[in-house]
Amino acid sequence: MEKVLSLSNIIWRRNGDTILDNISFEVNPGEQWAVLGLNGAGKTSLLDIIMGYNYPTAGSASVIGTEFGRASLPEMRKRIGYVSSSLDKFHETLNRETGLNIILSGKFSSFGIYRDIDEETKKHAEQLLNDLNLNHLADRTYNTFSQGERRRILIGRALMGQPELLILDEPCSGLDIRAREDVLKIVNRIPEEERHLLYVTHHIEELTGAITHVLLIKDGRIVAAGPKGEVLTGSLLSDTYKTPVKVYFENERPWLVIDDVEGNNE
Ligand SMILES: Nc1ncnc2c1ncn2[C@@H]1O[C@H](COP(=O)(O)OP(=O)(O)OP(=O)(O)O)[C@@H](O)[C@H]1O
Repeated sequence: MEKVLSLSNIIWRRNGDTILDNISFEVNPGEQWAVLGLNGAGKTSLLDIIMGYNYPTAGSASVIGTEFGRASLPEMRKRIGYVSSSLDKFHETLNRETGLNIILSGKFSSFGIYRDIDEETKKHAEQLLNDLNLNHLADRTYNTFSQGERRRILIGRALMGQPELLILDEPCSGLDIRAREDVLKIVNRIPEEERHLLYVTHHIEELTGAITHVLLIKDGRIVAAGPKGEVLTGSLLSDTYKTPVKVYFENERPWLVIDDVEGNNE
């Protein structure tokens, strides 16, 4: 079966700085990945390579069967869903739209355009609202939604395009603990046979059961990439975060504590 993602020896340089240094990693069908790393480690730069917004200085990339340089990026992007807190800049355009219309707009990969919507498309959007427990937002406008509701409706919108790869870039940033769990419930339901997640976060406790694999990045290089249980170790995370940490699992979710090596808390 074709790889979901395959990056081979990717190098990306800007103004003499090597931002991504020899990145190779693959996502196989059925794997759901999280990406962890400090501020400035290169996570967004990597996502921009995957989306074709940045062109690698060297190396090759193939995303959902599309090899860069050979295919139409707009066509490829239609098969990828992307939700990021940087989409906040679109709030102005979204404010007067209802939840249902925002979900529907996912079909057309643009905000605010509703061409002739057939009955089947509308039913699909309503089903999605129902599956995500967002029915109460169908007829309300975006400006009345809470932060958590906004993130959930934008994830719903991305799912409307039936993406093969859904990239969630810090979807829980700025949310309180309850809103975050609501978003994570949705995230947990996303993986399906033909749908894959790439989940970027600063908080390992967001790596719920849906996530099977983890990529750790430090200073533009891969520290480790592999099954969640093998990668989420104190020593690999201490290296990635340049901070001594320990990991423990509770209800199959990982949590991080600072490893107080000097006993300063005593
Ligand atoms: N276009 C650019 N030109 C020069 N430097 C850049 C460019 N884009 C990113 N960088 C630098 O590359 C490094 C990696 O940035 P990137 O945004 O990928 O990090 P990140 O891991 O996403 O960080 P954060 O967690 O803060 O979002 C940073 O040092 C940043 O300043």
